[in-house]
Amino acid sequence: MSKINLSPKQSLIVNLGEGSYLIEASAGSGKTRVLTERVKNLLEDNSSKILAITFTNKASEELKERLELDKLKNKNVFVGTFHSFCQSILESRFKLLGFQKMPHIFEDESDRIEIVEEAIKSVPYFTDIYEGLESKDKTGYKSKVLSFISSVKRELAEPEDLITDEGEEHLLLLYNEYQDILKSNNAIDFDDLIWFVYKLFSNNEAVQNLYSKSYNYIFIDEGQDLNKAQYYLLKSLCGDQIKNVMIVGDPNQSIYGFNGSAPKYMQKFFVEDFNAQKITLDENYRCSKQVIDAANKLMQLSVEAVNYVIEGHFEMYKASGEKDEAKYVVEKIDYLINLKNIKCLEKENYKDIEGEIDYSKIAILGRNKFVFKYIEELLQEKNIPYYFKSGNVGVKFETIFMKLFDYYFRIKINPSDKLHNKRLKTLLKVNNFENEDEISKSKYDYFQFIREIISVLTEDNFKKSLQSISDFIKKSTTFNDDEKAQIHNELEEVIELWKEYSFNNLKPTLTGFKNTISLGLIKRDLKQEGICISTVHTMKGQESEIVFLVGLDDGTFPYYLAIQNGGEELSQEKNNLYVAFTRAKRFLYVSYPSVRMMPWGDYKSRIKSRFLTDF
Ligand SMILES: Nc1ncnc2c1ncn2[C@@H]1O[C@H](COP(=O)(O)OP(=O)(O)OP(=O)(O)O)[C@@H](O)[C@H]1O
Repeated sequence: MSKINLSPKQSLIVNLGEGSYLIEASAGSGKTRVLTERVKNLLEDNSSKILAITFTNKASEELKERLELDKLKNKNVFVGTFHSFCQSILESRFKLLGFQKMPHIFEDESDRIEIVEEAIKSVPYFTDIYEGLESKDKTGYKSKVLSFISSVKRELAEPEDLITDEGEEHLLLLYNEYQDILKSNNAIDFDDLIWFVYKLFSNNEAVQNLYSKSYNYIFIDEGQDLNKAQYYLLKSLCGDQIKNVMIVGDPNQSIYGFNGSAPKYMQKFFVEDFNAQKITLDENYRCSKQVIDAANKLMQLSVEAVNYVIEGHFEMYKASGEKDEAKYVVEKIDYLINLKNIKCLEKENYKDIEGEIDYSKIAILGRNKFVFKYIEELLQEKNIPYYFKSGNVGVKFETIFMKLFDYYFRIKINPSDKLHNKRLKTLLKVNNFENEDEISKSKYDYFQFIREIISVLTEDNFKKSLQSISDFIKKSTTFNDDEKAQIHNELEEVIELWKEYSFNNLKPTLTGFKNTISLGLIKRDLKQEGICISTVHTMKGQESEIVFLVGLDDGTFPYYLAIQNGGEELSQEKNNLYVAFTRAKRFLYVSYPSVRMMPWGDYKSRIKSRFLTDF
């Protein structure tokens, strides 16, 4: 195992004795690195049983890689997200929670929306009110119901307790309907995963005991992102048995308040409940001096620029408009790429950037995805390669063929899934998709072929069956070449995912495969070449040599609603900007347009983000 040079403060943390610790540290201070090294050390002792929880699949993949799990003799370690940890428990304990079969995860927001619509329609009184609403208000109403349902689960609350305004009692009824519909589909949503396992631990001492005996060390990365359900899940898992818990986090990077996350769970609750010792790590190993200075100025911090800190560059640009901002970014990119292996950038003493500057070392970040419109157009015009970074999502199919495949596959492995059953009928425009006569009249008569293949699909013939679909597509005269290529790519993706899933699971099952995809736990590494374009939320925990941070006009960053609501919401926007700044290792270019085109076509003048007034 390769050893790295840790700073004295870092190595102190890595070598701490038994007990619970809160490592509160700033961005780029090596929190994840310290956590990894400590886990590595502990694993050298065969009696260590470790649970390491991260917040994103990407972070757990990175942790697994850094731990070189495949080379370890001691395999008593589970690295994953809260959701994957809970899924693994649910897979063997679902009966204790009242399910006859392992429930399926309805991962897509559109699934949740459809269930809410069904819940509304199940009560004639609501249906009348709902149907009378304008389309925009219907969307708003559904979001309100969904957010209420999520809050109940994330806050571990009784639904009644969350009714604050008079006249909101209808939410209780819709909550119950929503849960009943999910259950009748033998399905759960993301929030349920944590909620059910928390309930399992709280109500079943024997199971709680079994799991708390399975680990003697627990680690949580990005602890500022804990919400109530996650924190209490941790607490109930530990019970009286697990005393060695380390949480690493940075309160200034708390940006998921809208999901119920808050730094108080690590800073206050954890410290009190676990009698945890707090250790601060105020160094930065990621960023150049200029980036650290800018981040310190933004947050009024005094993070140390450690001795060997690299040189870099910070620059801010006021563009005349969005097109000018795009031009600025793309011209700068051209300039940097042409410098190639730079020895200096404007100043003589800038060191060489590690290796040659190429597109893969550049990221363009923004508060939301709408700020990239003109930049994307210009990148396309100039043939500059780029890709959009995707978050924690499962696989989405675009072709009708694969949508039909997906729906029917879900129904086959979960016959209770009425939601996708309905979607399948709607897509096929039939009443009964098992009726051959109806299918042959359907526009998509190739569904008959999909049905035959899926009817006999098993874990043993999965790959072969999918390959036979591929052959069918190749020979088919129904599709043009572009459609064939697209279906082929989507099929290949499923085959690759299956290969990975069945390689990693001793007893692969079709249900396990589907749920693993839903959680985004397996994902084919699509070729991501060129410049990375991402929202700040998706880029959290990651870094890039050169960062362009665009759309820093007030109203866009901070977002206008946060300005209206103020308070915690606005301070989370500032944290988000801090996260954005500290993703840059070397060069950080910040820009904003003085004029922005509104969606309805007129132009509005903009001023620089309120967070940048001192810059
Ligand atoms: N002692 C060290 N020597 C050299 N590089 C280090 C050291 N510690 C950390 N790094 C590097 O600094 C960068 C930041 O480390 P890491 O991702 O662990 O920080 P973090 O505190 O988790 O960051 P953030 O919270 O901002 O995502 C990484 O590139 C890491 O390899």
